[in-house]
Amino acid sequence: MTTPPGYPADFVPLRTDRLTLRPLRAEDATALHRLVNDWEVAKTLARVPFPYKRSLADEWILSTWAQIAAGEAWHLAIVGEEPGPDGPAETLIGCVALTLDADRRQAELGYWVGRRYWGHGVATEAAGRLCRWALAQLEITGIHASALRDNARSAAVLRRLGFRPAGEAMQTFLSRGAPMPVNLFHGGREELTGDAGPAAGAAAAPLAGPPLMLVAAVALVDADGRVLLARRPEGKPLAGLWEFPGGKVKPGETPEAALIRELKEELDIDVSASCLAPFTFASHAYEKFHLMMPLYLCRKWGGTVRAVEGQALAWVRPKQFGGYAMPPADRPLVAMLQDFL
Ligand SMILES: Nc1nc2c([nH]c(=O)n2[C@H]2C[C@H](O)[C@@H](COP(=O)(O)OP(=O)(O)OP(=O)(O)O)O2)c(=O)[nH]1
Repeated sequence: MTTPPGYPADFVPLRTDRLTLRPLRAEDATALHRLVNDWEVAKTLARVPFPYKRSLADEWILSTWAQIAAGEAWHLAIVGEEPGPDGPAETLIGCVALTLDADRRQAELGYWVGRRYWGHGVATEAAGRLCRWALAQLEITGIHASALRDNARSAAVLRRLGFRPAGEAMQTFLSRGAPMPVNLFHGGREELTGDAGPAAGAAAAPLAGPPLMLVAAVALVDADGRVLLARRPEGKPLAGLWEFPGGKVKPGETPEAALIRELKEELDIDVSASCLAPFTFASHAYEKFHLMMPLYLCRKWGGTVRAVEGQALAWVRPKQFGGYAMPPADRPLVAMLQDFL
């Protein structure tokens, strides 16, 4: 494909088992027009007039590129593959979008799927992928959405994704030419990414209460007194939050051995047990497990820190921890490090 000026070629498409979510292309306009200029689709969308003129599709596609470039909204084509005369061919199925609120702490989710693709779980698969990506990559804490009061199909999609009802409102629908009653929905990080568990690697469940999970973590401190934080990647619980490097202690491992292994695997550095000074610990009740996390201090290691798994890393002065959203278990640790360092 040739990329015309303004096309957000840097955006790496998001993939699911069946779908690809990528910026819209100019050549999508014909299919987009055909799918949206359908009363059954248009009547559920607040910002789409009906009938939907062909020229609007071109204009709208161009406007989505500028919004992605500005980091304000991600309107993505949902594409799949269908058998064609020359083998499988890419087909536009619908669109999914996230638009940041003015304060950039929340985003609004929207989506539509062409009528002939209804009933296959496309909206759930595409919107779930985009929500999880956004919670891991953007500094947002939650996502909201709305569905027409009589659009049970859309409400079911939102519920399946973990959204919870958040009231009712009237919203203007261009296609209807009038304000319509909508149900509002909201999802936070935990609801939408299942971040409170499951506790893979957790110890066997005791008779009562959630299982205990032992995780070893370290504050690596450099010569300037800065501490290394790593951003939890998409797909992991608590994605997008900044944490101390470390990981679960495997059966038969000591916390020190687990840390030495994790630091090699994740950061490609060599640490010896004698350089891991026990500092404090976190004991925190997550919904599905209880976290027990010794935190060590380490000022000496071999090699140069490198993000082996592509995770974002930051060397942060303790005073500046406030600028990095961290898991709830880490809050008391942060205060202690600030006092100590
Ligand atoms: N490493 C680390 N984990 C933390 C911190 N705070 C906090 O709540 N946790 C929680 C998040 C996870 O539920 C758990 C660590 O599990 P993990 O999934 O990252 O462990 P791992 O690296 O062994 O991962 P995996 O191989 O199982 O994917 O501890 C922290 O500061 N550092």
